[in-house]
Amino acid sequence: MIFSTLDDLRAACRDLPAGDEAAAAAALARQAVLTKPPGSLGRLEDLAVWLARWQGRAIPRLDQVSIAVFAGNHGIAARGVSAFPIEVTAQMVANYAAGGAAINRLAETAGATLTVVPLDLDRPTADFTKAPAMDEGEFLAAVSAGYAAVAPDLDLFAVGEMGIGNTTAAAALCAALLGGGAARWVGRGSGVDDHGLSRKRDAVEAGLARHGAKVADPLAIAAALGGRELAAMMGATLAARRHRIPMLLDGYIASAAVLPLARMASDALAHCRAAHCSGEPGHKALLPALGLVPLLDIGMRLGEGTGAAVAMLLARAALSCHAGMATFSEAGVAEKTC
Ligand SMILES: Cc1cc2ncn([C@H]3O[C@H](COP(=O)(O)O)[C@@H](O)[C@H]3O)c2cc1C
Ligand SMILES: O=C(O)c1cccnc1
Repeated sequence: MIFSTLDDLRAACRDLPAGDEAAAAAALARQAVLTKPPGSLGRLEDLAVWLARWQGRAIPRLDQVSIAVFAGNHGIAARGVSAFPIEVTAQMVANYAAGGAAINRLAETAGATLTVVPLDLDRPTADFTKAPAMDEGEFLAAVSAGYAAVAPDLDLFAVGEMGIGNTTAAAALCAALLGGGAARWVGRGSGVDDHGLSRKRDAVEAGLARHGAKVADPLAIAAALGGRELAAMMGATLAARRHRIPMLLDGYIASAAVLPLARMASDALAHCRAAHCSGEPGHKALLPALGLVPLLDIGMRLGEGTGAAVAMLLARAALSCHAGMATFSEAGVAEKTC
């Protein structure tokens, strides 16, 4: 879908399709008769039922699993908010093509296809302390690119990102939409020192001072403080919801990217599970605001969709039990008596 106007995008956020409650109920009923004490597989049981609900299959499948990584460059990076130079974004895109990045290895391990979408890397967004990061046309083009990257028939999907400076954009979005000031949302990202950290806080405060008045309009805030890869992740998440594809959210940046979407429609993330809680401290505060409980908390703080790829292994474990275990009657095992 191509969004030509903000109103087109707003319209796509309305009347979102619900999950398939009959498939979810059938999956839940199956979980109750598999040869284990009820609930003993913990969140693996929830994962199986969630896959069933959004795939519309009592016994879901994980044949078409996909990760889309969006890459964008940020004008704010010129303010010394990252430990790495802006050239690293394009260099990492080349690394993805060569197969040498963490996400290449983890996507392969998870049995997921990897698509990388670079978004105008030679045209960084504007420095948000001086102007909106993107004008309306740039923002809508990025959201549309994200939407278009999602095939409608996937069994499981995740987004990831690459963009030097994007933890600053993520922190600014969170601070604008959730409050609490820069200190609550700014962390070290890819590893800035104390001076970098204070430049990062200053940048976020300056962005809030310049654009904070737009806070009533989540899309205006996303355009003013976000980035192309964040806008694309939002578009892809909306597409997954409209196609009823279950989706795993990656780390801090992916989660911040969908915050404006959650503001547009309170149940917009119903098809999502949070793959993990990032080591970036703002993520711990952001996930409850999105109504999400992370599956993993193992100190990952890379982005690229890597946390989501690891959580896909949990989804595969959940499905293996759900589809392959014997029931009490099949195995001749006596059921619970009290
Ligand atoms: C080599 C390298 C690979 C990465 N892969 C993901 N990120 C992560 O770090 C960046 C955000 O951190 P900051 O806001 O501090 O720039 C993003 O590109 C994110 O995906 C990387 C960063 C680097 C340096
Ligand atoms: O949580 C993330 O996604 C993250 C954290 C730090 C740096 N890059 C990504």
